[in-house]
Amino acid sequence: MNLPPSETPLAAPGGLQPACVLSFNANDPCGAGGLAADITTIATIGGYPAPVATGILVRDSSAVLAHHALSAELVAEQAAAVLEDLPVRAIKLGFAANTDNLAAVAAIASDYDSLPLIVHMPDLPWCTSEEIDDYHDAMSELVLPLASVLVGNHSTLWRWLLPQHDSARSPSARDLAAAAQQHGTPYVLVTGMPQPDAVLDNQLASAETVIASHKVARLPGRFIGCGDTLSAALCALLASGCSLEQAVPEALAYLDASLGAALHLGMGHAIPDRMYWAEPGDDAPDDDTSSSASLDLTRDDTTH
Ligand SMILES: Cc1ncc(CO)c(N)n1
Repeated sequence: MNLPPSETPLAAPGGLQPACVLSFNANDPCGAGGLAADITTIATIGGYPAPVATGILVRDSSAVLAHHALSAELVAEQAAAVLEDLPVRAIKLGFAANTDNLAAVAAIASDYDSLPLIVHMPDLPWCTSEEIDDYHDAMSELVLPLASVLVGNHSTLWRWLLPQHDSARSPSARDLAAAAQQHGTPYVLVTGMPQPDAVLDNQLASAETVIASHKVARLPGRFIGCGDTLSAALCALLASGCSLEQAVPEALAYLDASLGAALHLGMGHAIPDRMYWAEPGDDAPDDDTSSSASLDLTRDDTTH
């Protein structure tokens, strides 16, 4: 589908109702990532969160201690109930526990293929390497053919999409986008591109080109919940009518602001403060490498 560019990026469509965003994710009881990240991010940006639970994490601010999947039927039933009722404008996939749940998400996304599907590839430190291999395969085969944009950090995407890549030369964002494109995903937002010193480079790329490069100063400390926050922000902004080129710098600015105000609540890593968010546009980074054309987020199953 093609999202129209908006003059007022964060305005609700028609100015009347918040844009509904359905997110598939696990619950994280420490509130750093998972559904809590999605709900707070989407709501703070002005959207309406429709959280669909895929599983339960047992975690604190230091580590994930256990995870439990909900049944694929339960995942599908929750999503169907929401989609048949609320005017959902975009779908986010955070984490879906296992192949059966990813298949359920893919079936729903395929039924609603007019909606943009924003897919986050999380690090999965709580999974065994066998579980990670299965997750990678299911993401490639079932989810990427339907996704509009894939979001993930450079090393995670490299390990998944280009495991055979020359380890002496790290892949470019275009290399990663080309690998995603082979499975059907047109755009990739790669965070933490290798950079000297304290700079982080986040690149929006297609197989053909780097559409935008957004460099930010790396904030000191270790954070959890960054990927969920960024991908939920991106999804909410797209749901509100932003073009992808508008939404990416806004979502990155939102993450940056949340990390700048990060909370040290537990004994482990810092947690983004997603309620802390200045008026839109105030601190959006320069996006002088962005192209002005509107990108087509069509998810077209016919390419497969
Ligand atoms: C600005 C920024 N974004 C993300 C991270 C997470 O690594 C960081 N340290 N700083």
